[in-house]
Amino acid sequence: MTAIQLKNVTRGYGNSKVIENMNLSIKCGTINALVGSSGCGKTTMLKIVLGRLVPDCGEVRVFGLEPYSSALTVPGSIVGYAPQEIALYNDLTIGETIKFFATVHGMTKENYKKRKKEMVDLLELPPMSRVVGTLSGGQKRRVSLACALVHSPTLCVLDEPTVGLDPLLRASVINYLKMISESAGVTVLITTHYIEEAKVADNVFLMRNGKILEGGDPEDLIRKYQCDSLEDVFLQLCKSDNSQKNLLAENVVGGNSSNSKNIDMNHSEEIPLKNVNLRDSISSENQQYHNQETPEESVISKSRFSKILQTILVFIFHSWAISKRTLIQVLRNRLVLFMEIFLPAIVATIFFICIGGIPRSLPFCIVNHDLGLPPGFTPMNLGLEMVAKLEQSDILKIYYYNDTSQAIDMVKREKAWGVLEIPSTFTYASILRISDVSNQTLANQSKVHLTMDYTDFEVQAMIRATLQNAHQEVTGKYNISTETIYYEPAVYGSLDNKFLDFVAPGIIGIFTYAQCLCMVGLIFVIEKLSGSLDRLFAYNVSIVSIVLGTLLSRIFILILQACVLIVISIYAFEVPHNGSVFLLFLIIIVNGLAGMTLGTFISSVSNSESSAFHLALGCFFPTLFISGTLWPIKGIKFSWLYWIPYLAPSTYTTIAMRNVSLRGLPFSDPGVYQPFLILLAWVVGLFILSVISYQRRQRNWSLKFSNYLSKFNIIK
Ligand SMILES: Nc1ncnc2c1ncn2[C@@H]1O[C@H](COP(=O)(O)OP(=O)(O)OP(=O)(O)O)[C@@H](O)[C@H]1O
Repeated sequence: MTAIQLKNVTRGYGNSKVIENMNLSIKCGTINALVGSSGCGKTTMLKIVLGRLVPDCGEVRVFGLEPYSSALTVPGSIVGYAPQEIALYNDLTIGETIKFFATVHGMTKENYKKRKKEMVDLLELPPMSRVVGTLSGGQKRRVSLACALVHSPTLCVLDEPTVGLDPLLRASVINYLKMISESAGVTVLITTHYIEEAKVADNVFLMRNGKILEGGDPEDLIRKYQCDSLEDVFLQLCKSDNSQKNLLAENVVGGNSSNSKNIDMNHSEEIPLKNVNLRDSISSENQQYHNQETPEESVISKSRFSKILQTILVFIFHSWAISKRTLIQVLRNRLVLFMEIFLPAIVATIFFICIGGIPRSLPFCIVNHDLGLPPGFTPMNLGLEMVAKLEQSDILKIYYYNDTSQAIDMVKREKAWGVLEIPSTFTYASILRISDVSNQTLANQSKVHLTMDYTDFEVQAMIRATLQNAHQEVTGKYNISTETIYYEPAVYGSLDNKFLDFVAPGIIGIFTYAQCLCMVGLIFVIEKLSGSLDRLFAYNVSIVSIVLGTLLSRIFILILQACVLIVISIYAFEVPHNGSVFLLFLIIIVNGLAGMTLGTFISSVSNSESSAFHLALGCFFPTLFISGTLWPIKGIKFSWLYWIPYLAPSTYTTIAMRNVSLRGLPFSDPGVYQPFLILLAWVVGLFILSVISYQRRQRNWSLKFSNYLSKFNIIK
């Protein structure tokens, strides 16, 4: 019975072909070793068998079925996959790691315990309580193997499983694989650099430059090529391959390409690609095991469950396992957990302390020439009164000068922000204006003169407001008021609203959004690059359950984050909040979810941590500036760009939070429920996009997209 069959399979990355026209047939219950130099395409071939890579052309059958065509073959619990990378979770203990994979495969408690003991004995695993991150390379490799074998798979696909193992352990792993292939009919496909190790395999496939030069029983090959060892056979085949290539090249150069003969020495036994019954190919013991253990099979055997129900159950089961695992990871690292919960609140605290406060003791010069009212009138000097008012303000630190040019010199030397010159006629002209408002000369004589350094917008606005207030208070006292607007009670907010009140709601949202975006993006990129995702995909754990499981566990942190943030901002820093605190909490949660799903999407299109980092930054900073958080949207320079902010989820967070916090609107108000629902739609949309992007990656679309971006040095 054929376990794996490849027919004319070709696969490349970008423009370079890695596997070329490969034909291969592997029988059930055999050990097969792919041997070849580094970069010859062994891992690529394994990924094709597992359905992780789709061939550019040719056909792949595993137990007679195309990968992903059925829950009974690959990917699924039928496979035991150990990727070349260690692909483990550094924060988990060995016990938790093996248990996680046992849970993914739906193993019963008893069977898990039995198999775990077998794995400990076989692989001489360190104590189960050891944290994976603290293990040596060889120990990690052994744990990785235990994870691949714990569920007694029918097809073991092991990418360089013996790297880093001592010779004794290597021999015992190979013996174990031999034992399970003989006694339980397990098919084993391994890649190895150790050519001697391949000798114990039933079949060895000697690979070079994406082609199988020769394949078959090692002893038969040694005999066939009349060599002393398999290594010599390989050398001979490589030389022959080289001379074939040279001949071909000469023929091409000599314009004799039509005579070039086919140098493919592939194992091209023609076997019809028909579907075979998987159950026939699995030994009875294994079949029994799988009936007990895999969620897919156990549900199928109970025919009362429909296929949809089965999929949902497996999905829930996987999501739960992943959620549990992620939560353990989160709780294990106390410092990271602390930072995750408190970071947005810490950043908010720093923000509230440093931003929006009223500046104090700004150096300011006054040149008061006011002579007051002439003799004969009631003694009065408005200039002195105004200076006294300014003295009372914390904002200014006043320096007195008699000479205006000396005072201005202070501003030029950056020792003061401005100079207020009060003319000698200030009081007299101001009083006379009460009865002669239209007199232009009196108007000019009653004006104070301000000379300033206007470079700091906030400072100059603050000084002007302080002067204005002092002027109005003094003149208002004598009914010389220049106020023309009567301020009725506010509809929303108050005249005292400060810059901080305007930015605070959006800022609270932005911090959570950024933290969730970066953290989840990083988690997924690390899992992707470490091969952990590949391992899960090989077991048919869908990306939907992986993303959902991860998000579910992270909601726990998000809730704590939101609570701390609300307490800090509303109760500690008294940021104005006139609406429902629960509504604010809900908006922060959905906003955090938007960050998480965007992080997931970014991870799906990133091929390295640095590309994910740059994409995350590239999403965050524009969002900060365009979302209307720091500046009104209508303040954007070009009115034809007003629609841009509405492309960012954070804009809706800011709108909704401002409407709840500053205006105190309820959920039923369109100003709250509309942005809230749009934010929710963003979460769902980004979730779907991430899932599609990860699935497309299997078809290598996003890789092409990344390659395209890297061409323009956008990502490396
Ligand atoms: N994602 C990828 N994008 C571009 N090129 C890739 C990618 N993965 C592998 N390659 C290239 O394909 C070729 C074959 O890689 P593969 O990992 O299959 O080799 P291998 O035989 O398993 O090597 P090793 O024994 O070192 O693991 C290599 O040249 C590698 O650089």
